[in-house]
Amino acid sequence: MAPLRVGVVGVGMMGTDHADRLVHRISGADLVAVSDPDTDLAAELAARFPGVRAVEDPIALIADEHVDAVLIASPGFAHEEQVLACVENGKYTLCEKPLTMDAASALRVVEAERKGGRPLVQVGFMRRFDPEYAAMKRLLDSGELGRTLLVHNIHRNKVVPDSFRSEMIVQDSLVHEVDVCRWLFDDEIDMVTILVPRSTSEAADGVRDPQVAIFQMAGGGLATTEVFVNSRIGYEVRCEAVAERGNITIGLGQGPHLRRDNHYGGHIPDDFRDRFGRAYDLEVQAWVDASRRGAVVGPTSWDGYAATAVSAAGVAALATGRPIRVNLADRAEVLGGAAG
Ligand SMILES: NC(=O)C1=CN([C@@H]2O[C@H](COP(=O)(O)OP(=O)(O)OC[C@H]3O[C@@H](n4cnc5c(N)ncnc54)[C@H](O)[C@@H]3O)[C@@H](O)[C@H]2O)C=CC1
Ligand SMILES: O=C1[C@@H](O)[C@H](O)[C@@H](O)[C@H](O)[C@H]1O
Repeated sequence: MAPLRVGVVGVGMMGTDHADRLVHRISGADLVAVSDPDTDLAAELAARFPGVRAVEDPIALIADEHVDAVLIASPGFAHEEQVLACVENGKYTLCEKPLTMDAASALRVVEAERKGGRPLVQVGFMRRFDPEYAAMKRLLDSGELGRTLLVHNIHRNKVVPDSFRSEMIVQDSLVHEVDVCRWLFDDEIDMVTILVPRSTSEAADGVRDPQVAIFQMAGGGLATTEVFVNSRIGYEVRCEAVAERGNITIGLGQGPHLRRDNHYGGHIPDDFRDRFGRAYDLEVQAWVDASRRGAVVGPTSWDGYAATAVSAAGVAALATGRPIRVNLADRAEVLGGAAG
């Protein structure tokens, strides 16, 4: 079977990381084109790999007949136009999270894909591909532990730029736990509450960091998440699922434990590229394999839409300190009975 010819749109931190993995660690795919408004950046990246073209206009890359599939790693505000162009051109798409920045535009993507008549879009919620999360999901789904009652998450970044405002903590960071909780419970989030303690003095002026989110699942489950993006410690993501007859914890980072010079301890990664490197590899490989056989796996456009609807409720919950109900379209009505 011919390799999948992939174009990457947006080659900043994540786009470069994905381009690198496509060239070095993914089988069955050829990176053929990259696009970024920073044309020097795109040209520099293209020059690193033989056979890769830099294309100025991302929409031209998407429409290019020599590109079979597109990995979108541009900022969230650019996703709607680019994913819609992928759907219009019948291109398999892996779109980094969030699918779009608001629920209305995410719903437009879901509807366009449905009108196109076949699923094309995978959303970059890579934690579903992380071996630890996947093992947790398998164990919960096996039913051995009974029903899942509670999920507790911790999500800490070492540092974010001052431009990363309070709402972005919800839309950009907490959105991963939104997806994780929907996936682990196999249920929609019905109500969101976000409470804030006093903020760390390490955060930019006016930024509410850390935040504690509470998700009430439609079927009665409950999830808590601490998101703390200026923790200064390193990158820490942990998750504990509490079921009727046992609980599972992941993310304890129990790699090599070193004892030296009167100290003991292990390594805390700097950021997500380290902690979730394997998850990104498995995510992109699953996308390539599925695209080559004409299928879509992993988080769907519906998952991307639902996460954006929860983020919108989260932003309102953050502003008011009150529980906010998630305003979600009727799934069966939108998908018309199609899987999503
Ligand atoms: N799955 C994950 O764990 C992570 C996902 N992300 C997501 O990846 C995406 C990119 O984030 P980063 O790489 O951190 O951002 P970045 O700012 O490092 O890179 C974004 C790149 O997109 C380019 N760009 C701007 N407008 C564009 C447009 N209209 N079309 C094409 N390219 C455009 C910029 O010039 C820049 O090179 C975002 O959606 C972000 O939420 C980011 C970090 C981790
Ligand atoms: O997606 C990501 C970033 O955009 C976000 O800013 C971080 O908080 C997350 O941990 C990372 O996975």
